[in-house]
Amino acid sequence: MTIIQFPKDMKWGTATASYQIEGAAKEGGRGISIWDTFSKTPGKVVNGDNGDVACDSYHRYEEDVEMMKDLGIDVYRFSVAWPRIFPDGTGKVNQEGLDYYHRLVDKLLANGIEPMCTLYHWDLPQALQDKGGWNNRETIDAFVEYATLMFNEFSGKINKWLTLNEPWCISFLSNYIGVHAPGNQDLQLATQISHHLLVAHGKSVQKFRELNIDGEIGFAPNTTWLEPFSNRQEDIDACNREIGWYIEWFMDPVFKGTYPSFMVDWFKKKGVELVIEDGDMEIISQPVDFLGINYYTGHIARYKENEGLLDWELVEMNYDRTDIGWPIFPDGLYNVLTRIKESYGDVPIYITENGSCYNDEPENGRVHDTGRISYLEQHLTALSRAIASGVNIKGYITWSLMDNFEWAEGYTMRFGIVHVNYRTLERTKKDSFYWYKQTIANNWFES
Ligand SMILES: CCOCCOc1ccc(-c2cn(C[C@@H]3NC[C@@H](O)[C@H]3O)nn2)cc1
Repeated sequence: MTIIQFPKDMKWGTATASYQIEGAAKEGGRGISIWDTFSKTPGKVVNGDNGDVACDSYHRYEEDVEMMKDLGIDVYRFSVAWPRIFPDGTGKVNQEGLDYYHRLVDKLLANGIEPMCTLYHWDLPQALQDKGGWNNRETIDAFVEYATLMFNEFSGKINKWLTLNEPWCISFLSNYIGVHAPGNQDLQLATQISHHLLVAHGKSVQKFRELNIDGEIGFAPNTTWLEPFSNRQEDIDACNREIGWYIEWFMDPVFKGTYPSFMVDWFKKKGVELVIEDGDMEIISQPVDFLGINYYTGHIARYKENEGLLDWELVEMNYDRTDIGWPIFPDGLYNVLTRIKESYGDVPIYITENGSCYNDEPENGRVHDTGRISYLEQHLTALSRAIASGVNIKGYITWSLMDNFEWAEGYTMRFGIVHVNYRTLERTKKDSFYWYKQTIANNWFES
């Protein structure tokens, strides 16, 4: 057996997001979001599930924080529902919305848990979508108005901020692939949206600095890894295009002030003309204090001419998979992190999402999610390798604290270390909860 030990200042946490756990969709003055609209559009979400009730954390947040206290975490990553603060996206502020997040943050602080706030985790006010959403540059200004209000309101209580969660999902998954809200399928639109998102990120970081807010700010791109099937250059290049779509497309502008030319050229071949206004790249490349990295899975792939957007195909190998079908690929986490260090230097990194889908149900009051424990062991081992290789890892935040609304999969896919009975809303700590609790207490685990 091997002891996997972590640095003494390692921070441990759990993550959730507003639309996925809060419920109370028509309470507390909340406005409509694009996910309310999308989830109620027939065929978009499995079983027609939606976030009207979810885990009812809007009402049960105290119980949830008490579970986190028992878990012994240092940091809780949650997101704020923009439509709770600005029901119409801009203009009139909803005090009941602010009051809810004050109650949550005060409960966290009273229990010695640091709040890490994601400003945008996909629940755009529908009122803004009705005016073009992220394709309309006015939404950038609306986001800065919302961020400014939150910075001023919670300065001194919240010291870790993330502007955007997974801009690749917000832009390409939601506006090119189209499986998430608002469900467009237009590469030009999606690519322009990815640019507007980065401008919104940069402008809100600029505002954070101007207001001289105490604390740190970053953003949380999602990543993936494709291992070339062979050492043929065409396979290597194909994998680098997919990885570049997730990593360099979003991180080069922030850390280098330019888009990666190999991706710009590829998108140009696909007919994309990115409209960049004077000053945009300077705004985008505002220095951040830390980087959030979300990683779930990787694949083996090879070049295939005219296949999909980036000319590659999966090579199905007999790897183990989680219940959502994603391969268990821990080396991908190591490869992503070392690639980021090589490209962008010593930027402090929190793993802001890593976790697995296992749909085990309670038996006699216990949930024996052995698969999730194995996934955590493998990925924390990969993380310890990255740390040993000099990657500046500040913390690990697992997705998710509890089972919740998994977007287009609805409630059929469970990512929590706490089981949720969606009929009774009863929470049941899974075996992985107790494993993670012990790992946090020790700051090591035996693999
Ligand atoms: C039909 C073609 O499909 C192409 C890929 O489709 C997807 C779908 C989903 C994801 C996905 C889901 N998650 C987990 C979430 N991260 C944020 C948090 O809210 C979690 O719920 N990460 N990535 C990626 C790709």
